[in-house]
Amino acid sequence: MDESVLRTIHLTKRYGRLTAVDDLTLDVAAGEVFGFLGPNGAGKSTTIRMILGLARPTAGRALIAGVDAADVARAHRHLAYVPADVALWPQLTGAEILHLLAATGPGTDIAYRDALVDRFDLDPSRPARTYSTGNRQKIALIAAFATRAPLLVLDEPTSGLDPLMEQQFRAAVVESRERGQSVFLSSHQLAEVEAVCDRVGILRAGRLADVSTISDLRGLHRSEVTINYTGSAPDLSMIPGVDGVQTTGEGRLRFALTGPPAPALRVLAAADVTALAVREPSLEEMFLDYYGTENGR
Ligand SMILES: Nc1ncnc2c1ncn2[C@@H]1O[C@H](COP(=O)(O)OP(=O)(O)OP(=O)(O)O)[C@@H](O)[C@H]1O
Repeated sequence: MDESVLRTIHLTKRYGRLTAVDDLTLDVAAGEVFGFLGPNGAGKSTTIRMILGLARPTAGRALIAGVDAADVARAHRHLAYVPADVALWPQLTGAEILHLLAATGPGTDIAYRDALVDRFDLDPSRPARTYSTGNRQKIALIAAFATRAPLLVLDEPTSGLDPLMEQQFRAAVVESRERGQSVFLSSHQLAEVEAVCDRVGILRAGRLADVSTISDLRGLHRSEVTINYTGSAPDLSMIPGVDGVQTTGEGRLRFALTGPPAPALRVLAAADVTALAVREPSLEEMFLDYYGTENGR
């Protein structure tokens, strides 16, 4: 029996001369939560479309629980999908849609689904045309989490959810993992990915730049510090944890800081600093900074 719930093997998609996904090989094990990241245009959606059998690979293939993704009827018995932009049948109520999705999907735990309706604070009696973006997303998430499909494919699933619902989402991901389901999650939110993913892969220009564990990822963490000063510039050149010092204007400089800030703060304390700003880079910036500075494509 194949241990991988999702496997892509040299998966490639070309549109004319553009290679949208280039020789992508990855494995997601049973019970693993895998974060899939990359800048706009990197090829995330194209990859997900091939995993779902919505786009045909130019070369290579994707396997869902050992079934070729191109065999849509069999492959979809093993997966549930939440798109970034959820479209629902406007005349049906939330409850009717949940019933329909349970009847057509890969098998649903009805009691757990009803518990999720409460936890996500959804009113299922309303017609879907009255639902906000966030409520439509909740319906799709509840339907997916309540399946017993071995693979959940979630494409930017929390963009419309408020912070309380984001917590419910994270709890549901943890419960899925505890049941042994795998989650393939495309996300732009550092906190979300750090909270729920076991491993993270980043795609750049269609290629997998790297796959890291979350603890490796934390090791990449660096803050960008900008200071304004009067008088002579603080000398940060030999300070541990300080990197890439740049003068960005008259009496203004910027540097990257990794690890404990105390050595840098001691130097700054001795200078006449008039303003200080610390910016946390996004997860993608961190990766791109680490793996090279070109754009995604
Ligand atoms: N049907 C298509 N025909 C031609 N080019 C396409 C097609 N679909 C996608 N592309 C191109 O393939 C590349 C990858 O696009 P894709 O939508 O997969 O990126 P993405 O990582 O999902 O980006 P985003 O985060 O913006 O959604 C882009 O350059 C895009 O323009």
